[in-house]
Amino acid sequence: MSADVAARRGIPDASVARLPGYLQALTSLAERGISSVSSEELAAAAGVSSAKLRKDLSHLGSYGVRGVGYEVDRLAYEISTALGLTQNWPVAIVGMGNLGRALASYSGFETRGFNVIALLDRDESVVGNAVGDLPIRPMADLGALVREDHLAIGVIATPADSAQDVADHLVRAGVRSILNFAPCVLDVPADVMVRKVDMATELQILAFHEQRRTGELDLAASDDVEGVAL
Ligand SMILES: NC(=O)c1ccc[n+]([C@@H]2O[C@H](COP(=O)([O-])OP(=O)(O)OC[C@H]3O[C@@H](n4cnc5c(N)ncnc54)[C@H](O)[C@@H]3O)[C@@H](O)[C@H]2O)c1
Repeated sequence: MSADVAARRGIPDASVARLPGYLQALTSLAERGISSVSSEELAAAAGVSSAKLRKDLSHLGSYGVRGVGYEVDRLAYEISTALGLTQNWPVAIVGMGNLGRALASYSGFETRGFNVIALLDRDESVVGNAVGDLPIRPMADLGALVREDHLAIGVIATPADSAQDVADHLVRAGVRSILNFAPCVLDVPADVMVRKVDMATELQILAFHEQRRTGELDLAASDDVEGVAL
């Protein structure tokens, strides 16, 4: 799906990973009625350097106009096309516990290219309940969702010890793109793409930098103290 489209166009993975950020920045500029933007402004809005932004966009064949910059709508369309977002992708969330329900309740996916078309769980006591307008369906419905509703992306929001089983189930049903929230590594065929979201990992990276910063501050403070003593 999206990464495939980008890969076929020869866009490096690191650039693909930054495209959603550019698209988000462009969308908010468009909402504010801004029709053109310089590479410096767009780069600042997306939190990257303008050199990196220009390089990333050159992979799409977008170079902007000297002195004018980029047309906001046009660039948003080009990025959406590269990401495969000119159509909405049907998504199913598997695991309707705390996380699954929170994801299912979020209404913002649709404007960003994704329709959550189904919610699934193996627990018979929750199957039949609804989150918003969508009923929770049994896992046995996965095959029909792929065949009839063109389900493209499966989101795994089950405990880690069930995630491989769910991934196998998704793959057997014909799903080729999986977003995994469970803290585990999934074994899937080579043609299946898995992306992992792990808030704890992100927090650990922040903790590392926070610790380093605190260490530097402590060091600076002790230098000051030494300075005073001398
Ligand atoms: N990635 C993140 O940042 C992040 C943040 C919070 C939680 N998590 C992870 O999300 C997952 C879900 O957490 P939670 O608190 O919502 O759990 P939960 O226990 O509240 O819900 C899990 C749900 O998955 C269902 N389930 C279990 N095995 C299944 C299977 N084989 N097929 C279908 N459904 C199945 C259960 O019936 C239950 O409804 C956990 O792996 C947790 O570690 C990740």
